[in-house]
Amino acid sequence: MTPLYDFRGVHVRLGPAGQVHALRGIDLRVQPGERVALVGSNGSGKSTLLRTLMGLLPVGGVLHRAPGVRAALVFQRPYLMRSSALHNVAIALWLQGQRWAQARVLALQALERVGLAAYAGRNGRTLSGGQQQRLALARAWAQHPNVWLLDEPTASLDPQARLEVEALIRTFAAPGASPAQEGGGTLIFSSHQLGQVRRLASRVVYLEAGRILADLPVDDFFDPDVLARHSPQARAFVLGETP
Ligand SMILES: Nc1ncnc2c1ncn2[C@@H]1O[C@H](COP(=O)(O)OP(=O)(O)OP(=O)(O)O)[C@@H](O)[C@H]1O
Repeated sequence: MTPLYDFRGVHVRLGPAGQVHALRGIDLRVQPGERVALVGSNGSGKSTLLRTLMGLLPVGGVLHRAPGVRAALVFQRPYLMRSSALHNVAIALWLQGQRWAQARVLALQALERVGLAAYAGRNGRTLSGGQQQRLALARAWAQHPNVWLLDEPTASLDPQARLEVEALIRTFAAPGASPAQEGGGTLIFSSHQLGQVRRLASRVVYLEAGRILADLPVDDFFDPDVLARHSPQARAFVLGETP
């Protein structure tokens, strides 16, 4: 199978003078249908890797992206305009060339999809954190991505809202969830919640200081003996994080 992403020795430098070496030689292949969790401590490079996958940063190294990739990136605190939930979705579609009337119809469908139809007229910025995250997911879903790049999608949500958003993410990433997905959606997300990683991921990539130190199927990642053989640092991270 042709990978969606094939990164070899990818480097990213950030800051005005490129003084922050945020990614240091990333080798990563992602196949269609995978559900990849990016884990690691603050500043390890997870967000930078997601932005690199989205094509938002200048990079060094070899970076192949399959021609059919339609990626959507959703941030932890999504940017919402000070206008209705419906407008927040419709404008994104209009900017992509949809006629306004059609954009509004599709936006309403997307809000229905995430359970926010009743809030279509509400100012997006006055919605709760969980509702705002669902609105951001609706805006992305309306554009029919086949790759979901999610940066700590439930970081600031209470347990109930977190589970609701997780359920949505699961259905979005499922095979055939959108017309653009064909074989199945692909999910790449960062998270500090290891329970969520277990629930959503099929594979876990552990980053430290801009490097990948472990890249394992989820069951192996959470097996202390297997993980210790691959990366003592990753094992220490998991033990430190487990309540
Ligand atoms: N715009 C920027 N300019 C300079 N340095 C940056 C910029 N954005 C991030 N960095 C630095 O790049 C490194 C990687 O940051 P990144 O946000 O990718 O980490 P992260 O793993 O997502 O962290 P967190 O878990 O806190 O979200 C850090 O040292 C960070 O301080």
